[in-house]
Amino acid sequence: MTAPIRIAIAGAQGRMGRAVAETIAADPAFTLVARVGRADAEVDGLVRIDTALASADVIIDFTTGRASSALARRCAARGGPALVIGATGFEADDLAGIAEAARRIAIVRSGNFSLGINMLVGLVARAARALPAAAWDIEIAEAHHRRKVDAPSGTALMLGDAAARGRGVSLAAVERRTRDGITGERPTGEIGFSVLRGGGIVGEHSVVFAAEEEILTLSHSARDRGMFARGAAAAARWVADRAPGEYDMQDVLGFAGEAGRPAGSVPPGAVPPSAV
Ligand SMILES: NC(=O)C1=CN([C@@H]2O[C@H](COP(=O)(O)OP(=O)(O)OC[C@H]3O[C@@H](n4cnc5c(N)ncnc54)[C@H](OP(=O)(O)O)[C@@H]3O)[C@@H](O)[C@H]2O)C=CC1
Ligand SMILES: O=C(O)C1=N[C@H](C(=O)O)C[C@H](O)C1
Repeated sequence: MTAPIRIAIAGAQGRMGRAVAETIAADPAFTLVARVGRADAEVDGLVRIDTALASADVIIDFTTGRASSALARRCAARGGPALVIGATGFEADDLAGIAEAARRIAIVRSGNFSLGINMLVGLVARAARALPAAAWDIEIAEAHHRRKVDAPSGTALMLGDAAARGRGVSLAAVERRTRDGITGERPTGEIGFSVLRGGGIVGEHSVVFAAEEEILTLSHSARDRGMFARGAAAAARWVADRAPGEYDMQDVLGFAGEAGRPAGSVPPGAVPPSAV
């Protein structure tokens, strides 16, 4: 029998931190060794980050983009533990910090750990590849609860990236994050984002392919945070003994090839979808 994987949670007092704790506690493959709060203090069953770093095989992080990047650098500086990053809302320098850290430790980062969204990523890339940009406009819409602090959502950006990849362009070159006032006509090839915030919406995402005479909509609706937590736990199991590198949920599930990523980028040992 193999020893349980030792998990620490960063952002433990948040919505996702609590959902992950429940998932980990219910699965004998894991043992929850540390919960870390924002104050980095030993109160309410929380421990300091240094204690968590010393005792865990994997840290699951649901804090903020900025805090995750700092944590990744800290893990890398001591050569571990591995990291699962679920936080969203990254600036370019946060992402650069994570990429640098992934030279020394294994990191799975995904804006969405659900099976459905990770399947949708491949479907979007495929549709974007097949439907010519000259006739088909791509728009991505997302809706979340009133407490969400970043926009567009990490998932919307993943879907935008998949659409851009399907079209063989970079998202940065074609994205339109806001429209207001006299915007002019929609440029061909643009990928637009729209955002709604309200109430307790867990997470709604749609990718609309709009032509003159028909509209194709691919959408996903999240009903409970438990499935994000189960996906993060599956990622933790997958990454625990992985070589250094930056991976995502497409790698964990073995979906990367379908999402149109370069051949050879799929590491072996994918988690079967039935495990998520
Ligand atoms: N990848 C995925 O599948 C999913 C990703 N998310 C993402 O996960 C993140 C967390 O979401 P959610 O749990 O709903 O948010 P919450 O605000 O409920 O939780 C975030 C937690 O992180 C803590 N925190 C904030 N800043 C820091 C910091 N600088 N250092 C340490 N801890 C910090 C917060 O503390 P305090 O309360 O004191 O502010 C809070 O406890 C978001 O970025 C969200 O978009 C959410 C769902 C699924
Ligand atoms: O903040 C949230 O709640 C969520 N955030 C993630 C995102 O930004 O896409 C994933 C999910 O949609 C819920």
